[in-house]
Amino acid sequence: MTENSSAATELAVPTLGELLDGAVVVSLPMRVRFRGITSREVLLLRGPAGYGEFAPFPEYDDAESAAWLRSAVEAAWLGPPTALRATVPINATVPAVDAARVPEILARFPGARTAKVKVAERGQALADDLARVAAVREHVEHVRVDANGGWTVGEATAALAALTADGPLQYAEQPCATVPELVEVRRRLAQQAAASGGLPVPVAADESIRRAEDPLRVVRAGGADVAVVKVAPLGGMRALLRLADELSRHGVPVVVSSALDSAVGIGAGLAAAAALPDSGYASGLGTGGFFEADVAPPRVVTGGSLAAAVVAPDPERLAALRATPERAHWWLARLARCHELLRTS
Ligand SMILES: O=C(O)CCC(=O)C1=CC=C[C@@H](O)[C@@H]1C(=O)O
Ligand SMILES: [Mg+2]
Repeated sequence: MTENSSAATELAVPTLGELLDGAVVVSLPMRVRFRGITSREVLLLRGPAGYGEFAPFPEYDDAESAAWLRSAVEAAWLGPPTALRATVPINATVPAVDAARVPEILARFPGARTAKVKVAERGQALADDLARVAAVREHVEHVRVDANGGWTVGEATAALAALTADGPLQYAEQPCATVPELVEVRRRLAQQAAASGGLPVPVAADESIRRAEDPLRVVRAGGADVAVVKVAPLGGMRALLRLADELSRHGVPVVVSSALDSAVGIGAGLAAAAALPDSGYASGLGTGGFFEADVAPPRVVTGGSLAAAVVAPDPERLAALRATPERAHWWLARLARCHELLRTS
């Protein structure tokens, strides 16, 4: 284990009073619907090493959310691990928008050579995905898709055959919901590729890692070629680095991505990505542009990369973005419950 990945295990859990001192809840309006939401609520913590972000999605239970709190505490009480790189290449993220909106979305990621396109959106048809991916291919060299587990095994193999008719896919992220389905999709894709003499579409796991009790299970089972890893759900930057270490022993590269984080959480993602050698895959950390307003000035994408720097929120922005008292109360109660779980675990 490296020095970078061992320190978090020694981090003591602060008291609830320490967490509450400087805690602020904000609601960030979004430019485009993503993950079914149009505003993103985030609780920020302030500690001796900086700021941390506690923002498990509202439907996550306390046990799952406690990992997000561990991550926020690490950022604010311990700070980032040692960086190996100053900048991190990012991918453009294309929500399940109409194909006509693709150029406008891609324009927010200047210089990005990779795009991740959302597919299998509920209420849409494969034709919508085909049109969106075709529109992206006109502008970007490497294209990946993310189905968020929305396909059955049969739908996944059929959709991926159609989506690769006019060009390759870098990978298909979480084509199906469960680990056995991912294993089966990989098997069928390999079979189809062998029959046609081509290469199978690689499969990436996201939810099967982010929401799993054992994030390595999907890889041990043979369900993933690539691992999408996110700082907060994994319990912090150093936990992510530890997992990346184990995954590399299985020959599986990681793609550090955002959990629709504010500028503070993106800072932790960038720090984790910068503490890893370049895997050759762009990171999914360019989602700051989805917000109409953020807690710090927007990061600038230059040549398809972001500087790997953490930021402090701007007090005026925090004041302007404050959540309603009712929502703040809900978040602070959740913080207290998750703190109790961390303290007693
Ligand atoms: O990976 C990216 O390009 C951006 C991050 C991203 O797509 C996501 C962030 C947060 C929640 C998820 O639904 C979504 C994902 O599934 O990867
Ligand atoms: Mg995903």
